[in-house]
Order: sequence, then structure tokens, then C-alpha cells
Amino acid sequence: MTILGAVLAGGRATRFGRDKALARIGDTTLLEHALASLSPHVDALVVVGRADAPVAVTPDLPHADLGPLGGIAGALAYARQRGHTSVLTTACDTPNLPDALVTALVAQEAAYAAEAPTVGHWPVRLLEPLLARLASGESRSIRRWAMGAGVVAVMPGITVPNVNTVDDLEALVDSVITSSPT
Ligand SMILES: Nc1nc2c(ncn2[C@@H]2O[C@H](COP(=O)(O)OP(=O)(O)OP(=O)(O)O)[C@@H](O)[C@H]2O)c(=O)[nH]1
Repeated sequence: MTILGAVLAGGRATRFGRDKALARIGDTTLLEHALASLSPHVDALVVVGRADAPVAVTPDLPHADLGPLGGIAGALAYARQRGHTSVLTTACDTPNLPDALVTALVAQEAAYAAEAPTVGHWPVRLLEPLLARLASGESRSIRRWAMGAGVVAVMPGITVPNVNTVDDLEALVDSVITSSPT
């Protein structure tokens, strides 16, 4: 069993107003922080939904602009091509993922963070049902899809700070620097 770590990094960042993935906290970008939070727990890394990254990249499926669920589909397809059994996802706007949450996710075959559903552990077998849902025009809510697919929500009540606005970034700087990768 091998796990692919995938950072969702597409979207429009309309509230942030510029490329969120490359926003900096000290010497490190938000994207690099997100990659570092997954790295100890996975066998390989990929960034989904942008063309440039310090690791491999892959596109959303079936096409861009479907929101994070399209990014999860892209990650699942990339994982299958490379023989991984599951994907651990986070988002580039979530720079300090609690380690306990990641541990709880990987302990389950299929799980997402109750308070931050872009953060999840998704078996590759969910690729086809997810593509079918995206083709159907049904809701693109990760939470709704996951509940219907029997994916469990873990650690309700644990907040996972993410960056939507420049103010959010400023509020996070101190806590992220405290847990900064070396
Ligand atoms: N791969 C991929 N990632 C996405 C997509 N939409 C959002 N994301 C990522 O998912 C996380 C949460 O995104 P949101 O905050 O909901 O959307 P956003 O586009 O970043 O920002 P807003 O336009 O302000 O809503 C961010 O880290 C985005 O980079 C998408 O269509 N594809």
C-alpha cells in the first residue's frame, strides 16, 4: 500500500486577490508549507491544478474550474497511473495541518477532516464514482460527495485554519512560523 500526497492548488483566489500558493510566510510559500505537512506521511507528492511547483504537477479532471472536487479527481487519476493505493489531500491555503489530524486520516481507509473537507484520505477506487458525479451536474460539495460515498468524517471540532484573505494570512503568520519546516 502506498500513499500519494496531493496539494490542491487551483481555483481563482478571488478573496485573496493574487496567487495564494505563492504567498509567503517568511522564506517559505504557502504551497511549500502544505507540501511539508504531507511529506512525512506519504510516498510521493504532487500538486494539482497549477503548472508550476517544486514537485510534480497534474491537472484537474475532467477539466479545470470545477472546484476542489475536480482537483481530488485529478489526484486520484495520477495516483492510479503510478500504482498508489490512496491519496492524502490538503490545500495550498492550509499551511499548518495538525499532525494528529493527518495521523487520524491515514488510519482510516477513507476519511476527510470534518471541519476542512479538502483535507482527506481517499482510496483510488473512488475515482470512477467521483468522475460520474462530476459529469452528472450534482453538487460539487466535497462533504456531500464524501458522505454519499461512505467516507467518514474525522476529528469534528478540530479547526484547521486556512487562508482566504490577506488578513487571514497575517493572522496565521505567527502560528505557522512556530511550526515551520526546517
Ligand atoms: N486543483 C484545484 N484546487 C482548487 C480549485 N478550487 C479551489 N482549489 C483549492 O482549494 C482550496 C480552497 O479553495 P477556495 O478557498 O474554496 O477557493 P479559492 O479559489 O482558493 O478562493 P476564492 O476564489 O476566494 O473562493 C485552495 O487552496 C485552492 O487552491 C480547483 O478548481 N482545482
